[in-house]
Amino acid sequence: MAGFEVRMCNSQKGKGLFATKEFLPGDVILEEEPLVSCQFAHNAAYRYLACDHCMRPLETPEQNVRRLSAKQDIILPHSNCFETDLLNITSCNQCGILYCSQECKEISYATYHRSLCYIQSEVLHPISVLVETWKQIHYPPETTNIMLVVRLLAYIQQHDDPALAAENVKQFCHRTINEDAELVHKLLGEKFSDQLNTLREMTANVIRGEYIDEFLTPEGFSSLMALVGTNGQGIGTSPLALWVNSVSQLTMSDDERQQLDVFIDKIYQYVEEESGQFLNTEGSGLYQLQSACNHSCAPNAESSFPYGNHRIQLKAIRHIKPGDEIHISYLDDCTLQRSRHSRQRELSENYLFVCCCERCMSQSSEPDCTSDEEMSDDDLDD
Ligand SMILES: C[S@@+](CC[C@H](N)C(=O)[O-])C[C@H]1O[C@@H](n2cnc3c(N)ncnc32)[C@H](O)[C@@H]1O
Repeated sequence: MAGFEVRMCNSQKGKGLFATKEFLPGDVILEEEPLVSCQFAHNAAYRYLACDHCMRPLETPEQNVRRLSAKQDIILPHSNCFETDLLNITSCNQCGILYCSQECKEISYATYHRSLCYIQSEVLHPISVLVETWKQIHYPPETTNIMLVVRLLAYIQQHDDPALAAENVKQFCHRTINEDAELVHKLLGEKFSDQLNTLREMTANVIRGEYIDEFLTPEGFSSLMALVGTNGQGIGTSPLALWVNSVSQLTMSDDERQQLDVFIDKIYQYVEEESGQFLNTEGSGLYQLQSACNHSCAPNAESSFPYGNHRIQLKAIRHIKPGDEIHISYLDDCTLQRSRHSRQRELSENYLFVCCCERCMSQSSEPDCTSDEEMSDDDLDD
C-alpha cells in the first residue's frame, strides 16, 4: 500500500496529497525521481560540475571544500566512502556532457537527450543561444531554468505515446490565462512580454513537433513557463553537506566529536568567506507526486535530497493520521516564524496565492498589520 493518494481538497487549493495510513515523525512518505530536472544555468557556469541527468556533484567532499574555500591543503577525515561514487563517471559519445553513471546516461538519452544532443562548444547552436539569453534575463539567485522547459518538451517528443505525455504535463497545477501572465511577469520582471516572446521563438528553434507545437504558441508558452514556475521544486546537492551528515552519524568519543565540530565550523567559515552563500549544486525539477503537496505554515512533512542527487524524499515531521492532508512549507524556516501578515505577503508575492492553511485560518481574526513596525522584515509571530 502506497500510504498516500492525490485528490481534490477544495476549489481554493485544488488537489492535494493525503495520507491513507499513519505516519510517525521521521517516517518516509514517498521517494520520487522527477519527470525532468536541470541544473541552473549560472550554477553550471560557475563550475558546479554535476551529472547532467541527476545533478549528483562530480567531485568528492574534499575536492568540493577545497574549491569552495580556495584552500588546496584541506584534508577531510573519514571521506574515503565517497570516492567510490565517482568511479563510474561517463560521457555522452556525441556531445561529451558528463554523467555520474551509465544508467543516468541511458535514462537521459531515452527520455530527452536524444532530441537535444549538441556539441557544447558550438556557441551559435540554438541551445547555446537560448541558454545565454536566459542568463541575461534571469540572474542569480535563480528560481527556474529555461532548460527545464526545453527538457519537458523533449520528454513529450521522445515519449512512446506523446499525446499521453502531453496530458501528463497538463496535469501539473495550472491556472487561468491572466494568472499565467501575472506569474510570468513575476518570473521575468518588467520587460517580461518582449522577453517571453524572445524565449518562445528561441525555444521553437531548438525543438518543435506535432505534439509540442501547442506549447509554443504565445499562450501555450506563457502557460508552460507558469507551470514550471508554480510546480518547479528547487534541488540542492552538496558533497560537503553529505559528508557532514555522514560523519555526524559515526560513533566517536565526546572529545573527538567536539574536535570534529570545531573543524566543521572552521571549514564552513572558510567556505563562506570565499564563496558566500552559493554552496550547493542547484537546479530544479518537476515531480508528479511532490508537486501535488500543498503549502502549510504548520507543515507536517518536509522534503530533502538524501542521496545527493535529484531523487526527492518526503518525510513526516509530525504525527500524520490516515485522511490527513500532507503539507510541506514553501517558505524557509525563518519566514515561517513570522506573522500571518508577513507569511501571506511572501506567498502572494512569490507564489501568487492567498494561504488558507489551518494556522493562517486560525489567526485570521488577528488585525491586519499595516504599521511600519509590523511590515518590517522581523515581524516575528506571536
Ligand atoms: C505545487 S501546486 C500544489 C498542488 C495544487 N493544489 C494542484 O491542484 O495541483 C501549488 C499551488 O497550490 C495552491 N496552494 C498550495 N498551498 C496552498 C495554500 N496553503 N492555500 C491556498 N492555495 C494553496 C496554489 O494555487 C499554489 O500555486
